[in-house]
Amino acid sequence: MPATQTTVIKNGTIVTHDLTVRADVLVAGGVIAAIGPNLSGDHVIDATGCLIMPGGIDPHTHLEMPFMGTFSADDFESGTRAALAGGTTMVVDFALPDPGQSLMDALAVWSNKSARAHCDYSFHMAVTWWGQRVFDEMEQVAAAGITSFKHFMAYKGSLMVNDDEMFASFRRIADLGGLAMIHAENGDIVAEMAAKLLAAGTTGPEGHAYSRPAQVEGEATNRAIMIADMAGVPLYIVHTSCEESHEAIRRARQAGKRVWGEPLIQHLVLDETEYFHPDWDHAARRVMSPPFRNKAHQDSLWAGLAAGSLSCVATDHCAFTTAQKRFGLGDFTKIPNGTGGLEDRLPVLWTCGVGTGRLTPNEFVAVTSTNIAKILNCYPRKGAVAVGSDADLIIWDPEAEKTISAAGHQSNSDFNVFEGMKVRGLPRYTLSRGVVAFADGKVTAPEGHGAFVPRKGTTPVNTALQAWKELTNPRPVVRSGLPVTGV
Ligand SMILES: NC(=O)NCCC(=O)O
Ligand SMILES: [Zn+2]
Ligand SMILES: [Zn+2]
Repeated sequence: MPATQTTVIKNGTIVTHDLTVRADVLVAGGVIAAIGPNLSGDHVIDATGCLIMPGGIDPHTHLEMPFMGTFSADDFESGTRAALAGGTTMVVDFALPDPGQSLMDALAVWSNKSARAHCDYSFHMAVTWWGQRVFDEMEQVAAAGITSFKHFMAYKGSLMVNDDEMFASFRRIADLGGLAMIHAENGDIVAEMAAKLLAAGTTGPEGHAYSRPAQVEGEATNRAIMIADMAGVPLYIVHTSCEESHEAIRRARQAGKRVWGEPLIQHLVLDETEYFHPDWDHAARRVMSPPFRNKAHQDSLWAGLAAGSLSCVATDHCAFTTAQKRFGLGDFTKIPNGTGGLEDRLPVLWTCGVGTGRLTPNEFVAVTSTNIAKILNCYPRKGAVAVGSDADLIIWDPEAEKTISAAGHQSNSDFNVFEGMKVRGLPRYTLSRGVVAFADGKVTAPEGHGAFVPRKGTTPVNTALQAWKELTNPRPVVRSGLPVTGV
């Protein structure tokens, strides 16, 4: 379709994070040009029976990630194809410097990989080591539009950073007006427990779950919140999987701290019994960190999404093949950590959330798109159905059904952790900047269509937090005179 031509979406109901309204949507030049009744355009998309929602934003993916001696199986080509097929129009991936590597070099590597993307993308920068060079380069990274910095409190010996390094990094992020992010698990305890389990003969995937109980996540979450508070920086906790971590986030938010929690769709619907499956492959395919939890933890996460104490639903898409998972035969610590979900996040959340009454359609939009765009400072360009916003839209058929299977999915992985799940609610069309990117079960946006979305730092939340920290800073007591000694 020539760039000058317009498209109108007719007969649908617009659902945003805060309203539900019947109206047409006119798209011109890749953005939303008008919203209202009886609009006309060069092309018509019929949304009869459908909802028109902002495209999903996945704030947490690992495409072609070098990890645990291999690379995650989906790259930006297959990963973003999966995203569009599931109604996600933007992914945010992690640039991951090797310890000692320049941040800008890592960014160049990720920019190169992302050239194949079918949908829009942005990056977070991982802080995997600390030194003057990292401190200096963080400013350049932020100037390049990457204002969120991730720290791993786990993966001892590879990605993990210590508290003093985190504190130094958090203070730097505060000065840059950015967002600190955390993988919260106590890596020292995990490493000790894993070694003990292996020595005692627990070598299978269940050892992965035993070595990473909820307490180690809760402790690390509390620690990260304290460090962020001392540094005066907003904090985003990735893959919040348990009540202990959720409780810490809830308490921090109640105390006025700027903290957000991100459950994954996997943790919301899959539980720890998967690790006790008699088939080694079945269990190993589900190894990820943190591991799946029990029903009580799942209830806590669902409640947090409804109550607003948890803000976003992500995937942490880090897919591996069965052959890769088998690197850990005989030693669960060598099973590559990670699972996929990019294509399934929205249909599964709609089915298990909206379909059960645990979420409203508006809350669904908030946690899959709008809240994420706001926290990551790309709203309302992304995450909105509003005049001037990018026309990243899903035409969502709430009655459409399918059974999830690796046989038909877009991912390069040979399995799907949601295999056999029947979902109701699927995208009929996905639009990326006005281009029909998914229709009739096929991804139609070409490879390379995706564009980088730069994000500025210094959100209103940063500004408010800085002002409050300045006001409440410790100050010396001004005394009129000192006591005279020796009297
Ligand atoms: N989550 C996981 O197991 N793999 C991806 C890397 C990470 O986010 O920790
Ligand atoms: Zn992680
Ligand atoms: Zn991750």
